[in-house]
Amino acid sequence: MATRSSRAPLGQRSTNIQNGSASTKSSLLGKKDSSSKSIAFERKASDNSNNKGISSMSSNTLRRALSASSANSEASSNAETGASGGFVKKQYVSSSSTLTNKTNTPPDSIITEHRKRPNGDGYTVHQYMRGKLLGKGGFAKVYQFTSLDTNKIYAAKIVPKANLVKNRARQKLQTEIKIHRTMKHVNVCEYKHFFEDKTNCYILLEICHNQSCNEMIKRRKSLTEEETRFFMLQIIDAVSFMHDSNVIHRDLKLGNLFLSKTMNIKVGDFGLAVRVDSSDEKRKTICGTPNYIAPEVINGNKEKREHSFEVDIWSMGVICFTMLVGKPPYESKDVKSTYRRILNNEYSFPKGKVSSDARAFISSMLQSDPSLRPSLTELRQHAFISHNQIPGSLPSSCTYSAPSWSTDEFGELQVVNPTSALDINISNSAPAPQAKPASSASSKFAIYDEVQSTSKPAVSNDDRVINKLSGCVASCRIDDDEVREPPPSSATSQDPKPSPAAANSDEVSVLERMHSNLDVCLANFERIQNGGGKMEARAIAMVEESTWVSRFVDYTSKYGLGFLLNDGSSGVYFNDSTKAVLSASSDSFVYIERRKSNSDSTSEPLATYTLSDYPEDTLKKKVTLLQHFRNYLSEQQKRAEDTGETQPITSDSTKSKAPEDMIYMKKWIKTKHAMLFRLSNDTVQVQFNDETQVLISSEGNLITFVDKEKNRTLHSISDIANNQQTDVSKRLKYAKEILSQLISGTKR
Ligand SMILES: Nc1ncnc2c1ncn2[C@@H]1O[C@H](COP(=O)(O)OP(=O)(O)OP(=O)(O)O)[C@@H](O)[C@H]1O
Repeated sequence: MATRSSRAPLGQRSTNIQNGSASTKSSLLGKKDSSSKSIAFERKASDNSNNKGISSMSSNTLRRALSASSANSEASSNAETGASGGFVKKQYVSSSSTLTNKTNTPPDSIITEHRKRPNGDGYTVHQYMRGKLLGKGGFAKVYQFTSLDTNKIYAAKIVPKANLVKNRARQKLQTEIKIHRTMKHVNVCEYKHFFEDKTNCYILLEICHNQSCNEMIKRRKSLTEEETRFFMLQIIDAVSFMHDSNVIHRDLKLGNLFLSKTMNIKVGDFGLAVRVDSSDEKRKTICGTPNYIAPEVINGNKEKREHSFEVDIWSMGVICFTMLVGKPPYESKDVKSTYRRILNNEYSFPKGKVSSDARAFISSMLQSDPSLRPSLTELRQHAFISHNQIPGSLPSSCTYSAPSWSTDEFGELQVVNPTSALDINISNSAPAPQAKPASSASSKFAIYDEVQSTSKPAVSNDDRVINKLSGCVASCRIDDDEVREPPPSSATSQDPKPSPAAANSDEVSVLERMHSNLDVCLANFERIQNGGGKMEARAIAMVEESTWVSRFVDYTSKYGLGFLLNDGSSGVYFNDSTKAVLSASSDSFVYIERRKSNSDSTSEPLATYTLSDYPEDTLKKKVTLLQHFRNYLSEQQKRAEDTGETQPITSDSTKSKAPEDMIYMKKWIKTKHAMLFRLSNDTVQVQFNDETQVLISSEGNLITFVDKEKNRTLHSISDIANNQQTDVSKRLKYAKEILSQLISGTKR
C-alpha cells in the first residue's frame, strides 16, 4: 500500500464533502446507539479551555466560545506550559450536567472482570489490582492496573457510567475504542482490552511510565532542538501510520503524547479521532483543542469549515513550536483571542531562540491554507529533520533536565551523564574521592550512616545485594514498576571504620526496641489480640506532630542525598556522612560532623551557623549545595502543591525551630523497593517505590501509614495486629527486614 506520506501533498485532494460522524453499530455498554447527533462538550467557565479537546462542538457552542466573557479570560492564565492561556486540570461539564470524576472504586481495590467465553457459554473471572492514579481527563481517570492472572501492568482508563448517560457520550467512547484498537504502531499507545462492570467502563492501555510531553514541558520550560527532532520524527511516524489507515487524530497536543519508559512517543487519546472512508473525505464537525486547532476548523462559514488530514499537520506545527519555545504559538488570554490569532495566523518566534531550520519547519506546517502544508514525507525530508543530528535515544532524566550531548565513536549523538537529577556547578568543588569496591559481601543492604568513614556512601545497586533483598521480600508484593526510582548511584561502599561503642549501643537499643515491637506485632498476632484498643489522644497528637521526609533527591553519584521535611526545613546527607539542615523560616542552619572515632559521646557534634556567617574555608561547597538542594526540592514541592499532587506544607509546620530542635537525617538505606530514612528524632520512615509510606515512632508502637492516594492514617501497633491490615502489615514486614540490617550495620 502506498503510504499517505508518499502521496501528493494533502491539500491537493478533491474537496468532496461528506459530513457526519463515523457511525458505530457495535453494542458497547449493551445498547445500540442510533443517535447521529454530534457530541457537544464545552468547558466550565472556570476552566481554561485553550488546551482541552473540544469534541464536535456545535456552532452555537462555538459562537459562545468566541464571545467568551472576560471571566473566561481570567481563568485562562493557568497554563499547562506555565504561560497564560494554557493547559488546566482536566474537567469537563456536559452541556447540562457535571460529569462525575468519581470512579466508585476504593484505592487498592480489586476490580473483577466477568469475561464472556468466546463460545458464549458462561464467563471467566479475571481480577486486577487498582494501583496509583496516573492522571485525570475530562472523561476519565487513569489508574495503574495489575492483572492478578498475569502480573502484567496496564494503564486503565476508568470511565464512570454516570458520564455515559447521554448517547453522544457513549458514541464518543465507542468511536474511541473502535479506532484505537486498530492502531498498532510502535509510537501509538497500545489499546489492550475493554470491559465493564455495573458502575464503570475500563479501557486497558499500554502503560506509559514517563507521563506526557505536557508534564515534561511544564518542568523543562522548553526542549533542545535535538530532543525536539527526536520526538517530531516519532510523531511523524505515528501520524503517517494513522493517516495511512484513514484515521485523523484531530486532538494532537502535548498532553496526548505519552512517553514510554524508554522515552519513546506513544500517541494516545483517540477520543476525537475519526476514520474517513477515503483519503478525500472532509469533515465539518468542530473539534480539537483551542491552542492546537487548525484555522479551517474554526472557520465561521460552515461550507468552508471542511477539514481533513491536514489538521493533524497543523497541530504538529503547534507541538513543535511549543516544544522549542515553551508555549503554544497562538496562546492568548482567552479562547476568543486565541481563535482570532489562529485565523490571522499571528505568531512570532522569540528572538534568537529557534534556529532557521526549525523556524522553516514550523512555518511550513502553520500555513493557513491546508493545501500548502507539507506531506509527512516532505516533513521527514525537511532540513530540520534530515540535515541535523538526531539522538538515538533519550534518558528519562530528560523529563526534568536538559541533556548535554557528545558524539560516540560512530559520530552518533548521545546524552552525557543521563542520570543527573540536578545540574549543580560548584566553583570550588574538590576532586571526587575515589570509590573502592564493595567490601561487605554479607550485607544485604548498603547503609549510609555516621559510622562510615567513607567519603562516598555505600551503595545498594549491587546486583547481588538486590537479589538477596528480593529473596527476603518475596512474601511481600510491592509494585516495582514505579516511575520515581532514584537514579543509580555510581559510588561503591568502603569498609566502615569501627564506631564508638557507647554511642552505638545507645543507637542500637532504640532500633532494637523498635524492631522487637514490630516483630511482636507481625509475628504473633494472637498474643496481643486483645491487648490493643484505641490510641490515646496524646499518642495521636504525638504522631500528628511528627516529622517526616516530604521529598528527597538522590544525588549520591556526586554530592549526597537532599531532603525536604514536612516542617519546611531542608537538608543534605553528604557523601562524606556529614549532614546539614537549613531552617524553613530563617537563614540558620545546623551542620553535623561525623562523630570522632575516639569519642565516647553519644551525641553528634552540632554547630549552628547562618548563611551569611559560617566558616567559608571548610563549608562553602556544602552550603552552596545545601541551598541548591533546598531550592530544587522547594520548587518540586511547590509544583506538586499547585497540581494538587501533594498537601501544602502548612504555615503551622514551618514555624521556626530552635537549632538544637531541628531534625536532620541520621541514616538512610536504599533498597530495590524502598528508601528507609532514620531521622534524628529517632523515627524511621520507609518510603516505598509505589509511593506508600510507613512511619514508625521511636518506640515502634505507633505507625503512620500513607497510602497511594496520600491518605495518612494512624495506627497503634495493636490496631494493626487486630485488624491484620494486609496493606500496612506487609509493608511493616518489609520495614522490619530493613531495620534488621540497619541494626546489624550499626552494631558493626
Ligand atoms: N497509557 C497511559 N499511561 C500512563 N498515563 C496515562 C495513559 N493514558 C492516560 N494517562 C494519564 O491520564 C490522563 C488522562 O488521560 P486521557 O487524556 O486519555 O483522558 P480523557 O478523559 O480521555 O482526556 P480528555 O480530557 O483529553 O478527553 C493523561 O493526561 C495522562 O496523565
